[in-house]
Amino acid sequence: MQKLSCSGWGLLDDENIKAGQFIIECCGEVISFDEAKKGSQAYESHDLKDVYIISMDGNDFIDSTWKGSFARFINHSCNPNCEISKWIVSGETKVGIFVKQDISVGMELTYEYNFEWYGGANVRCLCGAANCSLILGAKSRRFREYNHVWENGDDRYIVDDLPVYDSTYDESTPVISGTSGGNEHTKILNDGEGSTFKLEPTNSATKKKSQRNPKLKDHNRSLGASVQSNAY
Ligand SMILES: C[S@@+](CC[C@H](N)C(=O)[O-])C[C@H]1O[C@@H](n2cnc3c(N)ncnc32)[C@H](O)[C@@H]1O
Repeated sequence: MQKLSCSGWGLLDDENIKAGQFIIECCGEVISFDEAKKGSQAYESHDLKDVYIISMDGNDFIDSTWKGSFARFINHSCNPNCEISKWIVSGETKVGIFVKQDISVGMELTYEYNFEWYGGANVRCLCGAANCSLILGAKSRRFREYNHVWENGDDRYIVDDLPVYDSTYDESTPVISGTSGGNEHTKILNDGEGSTFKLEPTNSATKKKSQRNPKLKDHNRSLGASVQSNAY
């Protein structure tokens, strides 16, 4: 995992990977459309502008904002080297990231966020691809219906005004900062197996735990997505 200049944290490949290979499962809290909508609005109203809610089929969503796998650090590209896909394991539908083309060590892993939920805000895409659609999730099914464009006061990720990261939080790798101008910090609590983690706000101008959407905080869902079919 590495902090990148413009899109926050990203996931880099640490071995040569062949096209078609499975990389990682997308995990998080499985929530409904209503919960995703409320959760996204709550995150946004608390200035948490990096959103980690994936829309599976418009009805089921995986929210990896606070709990999930390292898949939640994979950034979007309009010309990605990975793809997101669903598959059935023992009757349960899972969501994973697969490599589209051979990748060598050190390359950033990316996939298209066309199925992501962005909670009401349009986020400027900084992938730099020639075919860039300029806004994350622009092709997603619910994009036009539920998203709005940030206008006045939206200084997020403007090239001249990149998010400021507090170096205090760089001293150990298990600490990441959010991208809301450096005032949202979260700490990775690894599960000991290195595959999943839990995020918790740390101090500074961080939002308190009690400020999170209580509905999302309190409901007790397990890791791993259970969704159906293969069509997003
Ligand atoms: C699933 S997270 C990816 C990890 C994130 N970069 C981080 O620092 O935690 C998705 C968020 O990353 C940012 N992001 C990912 N890809 C991006 C891109 N191509 N351009 C701008 N922001 C991007 C957006 O804020 C998005 O809501």
